Amino acid sequence: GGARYKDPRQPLNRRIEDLLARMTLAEKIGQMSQIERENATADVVRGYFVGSVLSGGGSVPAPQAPAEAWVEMVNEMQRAAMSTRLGIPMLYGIDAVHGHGNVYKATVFPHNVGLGCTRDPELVKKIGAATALEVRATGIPYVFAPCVAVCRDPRWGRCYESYSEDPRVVQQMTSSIIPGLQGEIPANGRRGAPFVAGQRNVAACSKHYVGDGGTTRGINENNTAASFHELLGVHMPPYYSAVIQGVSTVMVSFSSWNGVKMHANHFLVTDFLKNRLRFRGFVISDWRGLDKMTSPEHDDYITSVKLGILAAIDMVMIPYTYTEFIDDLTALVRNGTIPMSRIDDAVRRILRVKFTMGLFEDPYGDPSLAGELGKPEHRELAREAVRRSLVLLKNGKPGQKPLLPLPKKAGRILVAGSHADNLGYQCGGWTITWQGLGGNNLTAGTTILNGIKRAVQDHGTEVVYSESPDAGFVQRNKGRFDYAVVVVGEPPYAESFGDNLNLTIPEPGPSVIRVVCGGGIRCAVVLVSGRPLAVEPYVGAVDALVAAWLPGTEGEGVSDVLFGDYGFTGKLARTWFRSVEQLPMNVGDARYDPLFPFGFGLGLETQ
Ligand SMILES: OC[C@@H]1[C@@H](O)[C@H](O)[C@@H](O)c2nc(-c3ccccc3)cn21
Repeated sequence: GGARYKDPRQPLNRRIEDLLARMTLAEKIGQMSQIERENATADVVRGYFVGSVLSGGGSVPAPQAPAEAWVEMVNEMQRAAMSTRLGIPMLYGIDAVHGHGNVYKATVFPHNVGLGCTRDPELVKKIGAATALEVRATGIPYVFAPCVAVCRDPRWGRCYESYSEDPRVVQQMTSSIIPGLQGEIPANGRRGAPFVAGQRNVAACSKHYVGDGGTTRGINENNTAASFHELLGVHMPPYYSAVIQGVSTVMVSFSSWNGVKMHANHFLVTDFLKNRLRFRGFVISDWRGLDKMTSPEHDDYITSVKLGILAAIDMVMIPYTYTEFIDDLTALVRNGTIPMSRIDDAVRRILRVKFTMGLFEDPYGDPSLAGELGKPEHRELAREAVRRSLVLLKNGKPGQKPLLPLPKKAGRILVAGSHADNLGYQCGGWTITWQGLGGNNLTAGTTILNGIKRAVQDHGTEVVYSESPDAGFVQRNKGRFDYAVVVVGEPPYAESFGDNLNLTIPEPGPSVIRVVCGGGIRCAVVLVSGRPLAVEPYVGAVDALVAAWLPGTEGEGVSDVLFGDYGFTGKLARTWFRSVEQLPMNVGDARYDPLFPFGFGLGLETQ
């Protein structure tokens, strides 16, 4: 029969060693190369023995491509990989960070900032499982998720990708989402080794190692100044959890620790993660992480390749200059700068993941899973997650009865604000495109406004929607509205585009709050944002204030709770500052004077 490595009954290490022994240097370096799908033709995948392909944010086979088109694209690349001499399957990866956000009509779950407020690990595990099914529906077996950053400063553009400022909350969610995505390690199974249960699960990637959420003033990709003790106490704990849960891969951070780029950090990647924590999966770079080691970028690429590979990155998200990467790494091995033992360690780790997840046995996407994409059960789960993520910050002015839960039976109500009827805004970044979009045509979902309309539709209540009502309108009509719901917040953003030093509510939000809430109509303000914003100036004027974070496609989860079908159970997983001058300010700090403290969240009197 065929070669030993092709026999799934052989012990894992026998398969790895048998295959490794057969591989040429070109085939080994090919396995370490991840390229972007735009340049992944069959000839390139085959000719360079490419081991992995990715979709960058928003990189899709076609606009609004259905699941079938994704499966066909992935399978075409896979056929090329399987046609190589040794037939090593390629691994396709994508950022499914709040559901399969790149894919049209996928279920978009709340971003991590909201999930942290649920404090519900079982819910998060189910979200992982549902996400895995929707990713597999497109023929993809690997996701660059979860982000396990411990965001310590909301000025960071990626703070919404972090479950919490508290490492224990991040650990709790990490320990749930990973078995959700990858499947649970059996009771008698080996913990701490890469694990993927089967073809309805995906390989996961805990990112970005390490300290990505601790940079100075939250400046993305910048420096995290911290003692080793602080790094271990604040930013490292989620990686203990991730390794124990059998995470298959770890992505290195663009950021630096005390001035040393993480992509060149041998002590943290090799000595600590691989040797101390005994991580046995593979370490992957971030996008052009080697190029970005220098300033200017790509300044001395071969040296960056040397430093990155020796630090012990195993797979490089190149993603375009693959010939240069392959040539440079080949030269570095040939001239003895990089020992073959380092290459073999990288390839062993990559093969361990591919064998463990059954990629050799099942290299192709399963078209029968297409129905999993955006299916009702997943949307119901997402709707429940939205409900559980909402945090009630204020309900009723002093001496007045609470405004929430809103009565469904009311003569006429006003819904206002930029985020009331905007599916793209409520999804945030990493949705359909890298940066996210505005409007209601980007994918399938329900806006907060439509959720409100559905909630009151059988109660004879008239809903008047005005995105930005002017003072005159309010004055002329103030006696005619029983109450108003004002939905405002941040537009979508991703990565450095979200870095923000003032954290004010972007206009026209404040104006709409002033005009409506200051105009004599009782108002509930719903804030759609990736993080706490400066709200102190408005709190007094509003009757109720709800943090909705970035809820995703299932906007009915917001109206479910506004109208009391469900109670408010969310608890802040991030300190809500009074002013940005206080930042960074986290639970446990000596100086702690928040507007709303970590763990805060009101319930409904009627709960
Ligand atoms: O999408 C792949 C990875 C993702 O997993 C990482 O979390 C994230 O840091 C990231 N930034 C880019 C990226 C950044 C700038 C331009 C183009 C792409 C690509 N990626």
